[in-house]
Amino acid sequence: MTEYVQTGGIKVAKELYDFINDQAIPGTGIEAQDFWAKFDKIANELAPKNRALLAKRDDLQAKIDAYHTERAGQPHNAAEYKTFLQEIGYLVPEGEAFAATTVNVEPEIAKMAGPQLVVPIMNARFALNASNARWGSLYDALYGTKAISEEDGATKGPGYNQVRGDKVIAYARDFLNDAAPLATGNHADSTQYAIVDGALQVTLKDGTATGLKDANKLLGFVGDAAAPTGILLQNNGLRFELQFDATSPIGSSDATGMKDILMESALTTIMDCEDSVACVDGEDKVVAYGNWLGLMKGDLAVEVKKGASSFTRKMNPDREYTGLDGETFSVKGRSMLFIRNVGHLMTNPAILLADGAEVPEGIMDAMMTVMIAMHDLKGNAPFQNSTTGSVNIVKPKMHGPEEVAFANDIFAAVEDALGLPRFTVKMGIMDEERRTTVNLKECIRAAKDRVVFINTGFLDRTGDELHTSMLAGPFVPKSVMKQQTWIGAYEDWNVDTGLETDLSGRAQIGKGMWPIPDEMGQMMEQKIAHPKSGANTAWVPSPTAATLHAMHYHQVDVFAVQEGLKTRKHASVDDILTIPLMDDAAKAALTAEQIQTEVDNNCQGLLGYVVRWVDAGIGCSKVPDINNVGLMEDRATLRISSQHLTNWLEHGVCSEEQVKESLKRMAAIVDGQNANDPTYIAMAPSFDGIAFQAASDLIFKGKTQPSGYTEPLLHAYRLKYKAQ
Ligand SMILES: CC(=O)SCCNC(=O)CCNC(=O)[C@H](O)C(C)(C)COP(=O)(O)OP(=O)(O)OC[C@H]1O[C@@H](n2cnc3c(N)ncnc32)[C@H](O)[C@@H]1OP(=O)(O)O
Ligand SMILES: O=CC(=O)O
Ligand SMILES: [Mg+2]
Repeated sequence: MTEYVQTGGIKVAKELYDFINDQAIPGTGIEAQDFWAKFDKIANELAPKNRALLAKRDDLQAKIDAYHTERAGQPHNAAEYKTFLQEIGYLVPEGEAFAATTVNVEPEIAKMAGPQLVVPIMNARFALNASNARWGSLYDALYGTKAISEEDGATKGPGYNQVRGDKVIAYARDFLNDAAPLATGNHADSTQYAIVDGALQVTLKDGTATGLKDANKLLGFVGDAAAPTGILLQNNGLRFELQFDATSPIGSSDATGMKDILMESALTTIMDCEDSVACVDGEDKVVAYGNWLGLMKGDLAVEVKKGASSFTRKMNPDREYTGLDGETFSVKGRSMLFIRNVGHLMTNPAILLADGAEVPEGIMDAMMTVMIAMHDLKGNAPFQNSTTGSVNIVKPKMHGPEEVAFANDIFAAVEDALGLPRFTVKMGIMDEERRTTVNLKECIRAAKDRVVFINTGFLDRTGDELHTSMLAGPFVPKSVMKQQTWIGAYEDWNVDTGLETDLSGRAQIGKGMWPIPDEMGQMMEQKIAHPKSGANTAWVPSPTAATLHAMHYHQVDVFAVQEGLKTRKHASVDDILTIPLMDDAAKAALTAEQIQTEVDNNCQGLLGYVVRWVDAGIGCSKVPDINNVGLMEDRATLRISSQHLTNWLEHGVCSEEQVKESLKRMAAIVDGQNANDPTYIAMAPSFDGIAFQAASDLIFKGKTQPSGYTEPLLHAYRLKYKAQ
């Protein structure tokens, strides 16, 4: 049973109350009683509005469901459908042209282009690693992943393989030739790097000395100018450091002593309180807020054990260099941290309002995470996160402009409560719900003084596509969803609308996650499409992926691409509204085997994720699909697999018995995959555990889940598990 403390008109779970009063508030200049009194007022005043917005979602969905039910069996009439969406207020009129006016935006957000890492905030070890992922070893990222093939004897291990090492070095020298070409010759032929008269001098193996084709690419160095241990270069605004140590294992076999290239990698990181965590009550919120506090105070530390050795992981300091004028300067050693609050849907028993209802979790997140970030704003930490006096919040899962305006109101109320200047709190708008996509311009307008990013969260967006049109007909298989008209139009529309509202140079226009963490070779081939499409950032699942994806921003000058795109024809809302259904012929053409494979694949991913969420409180997992490819699974990918199964059941593509049989068969496989975890509770052969029940409900009760979200059931079952 949760023990609550009554303060004013609210009851706060004691562990949260104590954490806020004893750990979070001291040093912010805020007085605890005043903090709770103000929170009491904000939460009790804003909660009814929050509920009304959720009721509007339900009302619109009911109207859309009725529309499709009435027209069952009839051909889809796109023009009539669009008019209907306008009439019910789903698609709102677009106002006149405007430009976003956000000021005090971090340089990493406004002026630079590079990877964005996302990390579950409840995992301190990962969170610290993410903070430090601003800089990453190119040699390690290439050697340790499929970015370089194992062909021709270049296998990974065990031990150091010279053939693979040579491939890594050749790849890195090619990178240097592209990103920092020499006036003459090739970096592969270099024998020495030195700084002479404020310029880079590279000696080649034929004895000639050359320099950079563009001298401005050199920023500084570390150590002796004649024999530096580090040389800092830049390309497209992203930096990288050549590192030398002729006594190191790698440097000793390199003619120049080069041991690595340290790449500026995750310019920004999203500390995630949302899709990637299992955070269901006061106890969990203390873990999430506690890690955020450690990051904002700069004192977060964890003991990391690797094999027989262990070390303390802490936040990295800034990096110091000697400039070309002889003066020292530093560059940021850590990623600029956003915090992703939850959306407007969920409530949390961590705090109970005056009427006994659970607090809307988004309102709680806003107040707590901004107050905690005041340690950064006040300079309480040895390290600075924001250099512009801002708190950068990512706000997910909003449906349309009214909900963005509501988030704007929450942030303004929090600023007032905490005595912060208006627009201290910045907003990243996740474009991941259909009603936000189709009204994106008006959504941006609703936060035009705060917006610092728009991002195509295509995973939730796909889930919302499925749920919104659940009754319209059977959806295409998941595997071909990316080729459908709506999704290409959605991606382009997001960039076009960002450019139209003047986000270039002011805010990030971002693209979604690479959800196959081990397939770095494929990522290197495919994810260059993001900067090429005009996105100045895109999500990666790990620090290594950030280092590799950084290479793409060296290849593409995103701000130049954005300039070019400003004049293209704006993507069309009609295309976005094209529902990705199978027609009768496509449905008939599906073989029994294709259907079974789709069902099995969805069931396996779903079970593999849910069992760890419910039983172990792990909100983001790498789960093998039926082809044994590890996929990043989170609440958004779960939304897709569960809603897809619900849709196929609804339209008779598969049967209830088939899904139940698949769930049982896949549960046994998932049990096998977790066999090495001593704490794991097997689902087979009884199939009566909480996690299995949760997985079944997500599918069989999928039609009635709000917007198809997975959180309500996940939270309920996790709370049940914790109560045992
Ligand atoms: C739809 C959406 O909302 S997408 C956004 C939500 N998704 C995410 O945030 C994905 C975050 N990524 C992750 O959680 C993980 O990378 C997973 C679950 C996908 C894979 O995790 P694992 O199987 O443990 O990864 P793996 O074993 O390959 O690597 C672990 C190492 O990489 C590091 N690592 C992996 N992911 C991250 C990350 N996101 N941030 C920081 N470090 C990370 C770990 O710290 C660990 O290194 P360490 O031993 O030195 O501490
Ligand atoms: O949050 C991201 C998504 O794709 O969903
Ligand atoms: Mg999402």
